[in-house]
Amino acid sequence: MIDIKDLSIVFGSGRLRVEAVKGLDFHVEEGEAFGLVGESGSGKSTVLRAICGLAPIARGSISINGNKVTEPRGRQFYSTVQMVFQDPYGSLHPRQTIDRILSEPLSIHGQRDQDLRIVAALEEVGLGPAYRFRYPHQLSGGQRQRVAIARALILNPKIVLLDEPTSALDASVQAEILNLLERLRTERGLTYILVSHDLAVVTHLCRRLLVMRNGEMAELTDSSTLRRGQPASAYTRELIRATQGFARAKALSAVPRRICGKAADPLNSAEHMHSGGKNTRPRSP
Ligand SMILES: Nc1ncnc2c1ncn2[C@@H]1O[C@H](COP(=O)(O)OP(=O)(O)OP(=O)(O)O)[C@@H](O)[C@H]1O
Repeated sequence: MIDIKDLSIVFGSGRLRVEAVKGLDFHVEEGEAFGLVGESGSGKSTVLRAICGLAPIARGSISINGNKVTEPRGRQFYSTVQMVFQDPYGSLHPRQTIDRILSEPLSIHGQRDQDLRIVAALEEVGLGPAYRFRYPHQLSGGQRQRVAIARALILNPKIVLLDEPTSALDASVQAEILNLLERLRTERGLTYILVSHDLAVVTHLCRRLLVMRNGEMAELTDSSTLRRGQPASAYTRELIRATQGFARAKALSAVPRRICGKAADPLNSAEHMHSGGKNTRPRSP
């Protein structure tokens, strides 16, 4: 479904020139959750941004369903591909209600039945209608990320690009969001590319993954190989040691998947209990 060929991405010029991605090749099958991992600065987020048209492609190509993407990306592209960002505090407009945040993409794409779709989108991510007219600062971090996921899904995209979607969240909330993402992928047949520096998070969601180093592919591998601690490259073995990702992998997989169920009531969820029943992350708009 996604084909990346000989992709190079360059920022700046002269002494400020940075070749963030160098001749990268990979493909992602329809319905697959594919992981991009690597140390900080290895170029993971830049790949996602390039797919969305937010980073300049110096060489190579990106194809979606066999069609090479062109500049600028049009509405058709964004109704197929959506992105969820790392920071649920920064990615939602602080002065807009959740209702406004969710209605905006529908209005831009001229969609009808906005009321019904907003309520359904909130329900799908485990938030009841009571959340609809709140502001982002009135939600917990996990609830905000649920809203960001609802916004990404409200146009019924086929592909969702996830850039560190859980790294700003506490461990128990991370597991809930990962389980929610996994359920949505299965139910909707979505295709994901998940970027994370956390091997525990990537192996929780993805079967195949690409390890990046200095903008290049270090290794194409899979989760079970990593769990067995048998990656081919010394770099990946070092990455496992450095991140100690697999101590946490056990903790994540121990969290019951029921929490993310469709009927889940976040007010009774571990996330809410974790927050002591309050909105623990208020932040002034
Ligand atoms: N807009 C930009 N202008 C100049 N350099 C950039 C820009 N965006 C990214 N870079 C550089 O490109 C390289 C790759 O950055 P990128 O954010 O893709 O790394 P990453 O693997 O996602 O790291 P992290 O996990 O820390 O987010 C880095 O050296 C970074 O400084």
